[in-house]
Amino acid sequence: MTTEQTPTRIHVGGTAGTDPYEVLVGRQLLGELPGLIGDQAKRVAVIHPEALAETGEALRQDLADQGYEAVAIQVPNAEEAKTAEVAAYCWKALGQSGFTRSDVIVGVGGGASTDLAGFVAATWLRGVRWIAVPTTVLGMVDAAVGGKTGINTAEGKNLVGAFHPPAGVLCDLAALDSLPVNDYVSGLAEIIKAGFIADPAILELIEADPEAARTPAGAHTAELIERSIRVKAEVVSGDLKEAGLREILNYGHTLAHAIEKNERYKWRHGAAVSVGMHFAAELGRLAGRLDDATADRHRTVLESVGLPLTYRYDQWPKLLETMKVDKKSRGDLLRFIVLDGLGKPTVLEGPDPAVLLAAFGEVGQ
Ligand SMILES: NC(=O)c1ccc[n+]([C@@H]2O[C@H](COP(=O)([O-])OP(=O)(O)OC[C@H]3O[C@@H](n4cnc5c(N)ncnc54)[C@H](O)[C@@H]3O)[C@@H](O)[C@H]2O)c1
Ligand SMILES: O=C(O)C(=O)C[C@@H](O)[C@H](O)[C@H](O)COP(=O)(O)O
Ligand SMILES: [Zn+2]
Repeated sequence: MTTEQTPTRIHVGGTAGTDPYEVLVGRQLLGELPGLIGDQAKRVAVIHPEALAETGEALRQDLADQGYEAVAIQVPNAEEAKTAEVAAYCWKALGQSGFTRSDVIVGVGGGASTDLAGFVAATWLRGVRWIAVPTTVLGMVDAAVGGKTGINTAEGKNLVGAFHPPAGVLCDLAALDSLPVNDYVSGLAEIIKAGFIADPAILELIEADPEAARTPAGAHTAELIERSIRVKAEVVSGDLKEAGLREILNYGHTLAHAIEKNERYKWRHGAAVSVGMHFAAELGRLAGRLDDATADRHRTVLESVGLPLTYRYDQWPKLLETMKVDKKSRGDLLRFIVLDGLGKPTVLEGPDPAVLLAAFGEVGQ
């Protein structure tokens, strides 16, 4: 467990020819940055969202004081950063500062910012090193770990991207103090996901005091974050490129991504994942895989922290069309992650359309 002085270090194995790296969880971790940047780099680009303008500039100044040619690249907040136009803006800034293959990108911010920064790193000169400094719960427990980088298109969520793991991830828990409560709670959806697919102790910690789980001052904040990172680290260490096992991290995401597209990316990802997990639980139940108690537990735990469970019923035809191009689909075959029981994720292939509709009937309003 992390203390004020000693950060927790979680190892992520290198697979598919990539290097291993560590996720650090603690406080005042920025002293770790130069070691991660390494002595080959002359230039560092700090990509940060508008909301973190001061942090981005302070980091740039700090790196400049240490002798790097440091530039800050400010991008829009949230999903507005995950576009081809914003990626092109970043490429332009890198080109204008003479960024070479030995230089390093630091992505600071929530999952949207680090997804974009990682994508820019993956594509610039066909790949430069990058470091993730997640500043949201969701970024720390999920987005910054595992090397999935990307942007959205009008046709769907994360449709353009690359697997490009960071050289390191620095989770400074102090960053969470300024996070609006809705964004904090949105991140709990991915923590709860980790609980259902792999680590039920997470659910017990939240159920013991859901109000405390909603704030960074909660007694179990560090433990919830670290447990979730360990779930993600273990999965991606075995299957970086989602050949199989990694698909379990997509629990709830088939419907979630369709909702996000339907809302033109104005919904927070975690809120959509919450509705998506409720749907996946009902699908698992109706497909005869999941017991009633575990399916019902989805509703109670998600609702207890203030996450949404429902979505507009009349949108089903559009959502179904979007789900057909989910990355887990193969040809015309729709594939969902469901649970065979608590902590037992599995793939449900080509469910009966009537069962899908019935599951959505439990979610739609
Ligand atoms: N790559 C992956 O494996 C992976 C995993 C999960 C989610 N994601 C992606 O992550 C994104 C969602 O990330 P998110 O929930 O962190 O949202 P976000 O990145 O949109 O951040 C939410 C808002 O909080 C602001 N913000 C960030 N840190 C702050 C802080 N410390 N104080 C105040 N404001 C702050 C942001 O600028 C933004 O306006 C989605 O695009 C999702 O697809 C990626
Ligand atoms: O890391 C993964 O793999 C995940 O599926 C984690 C998800 O929480 C995350 O939202 C991811 O970006 C979804 O990936 P996608 O491939 O379905 O776009
Ligand atoms: Zn997600």
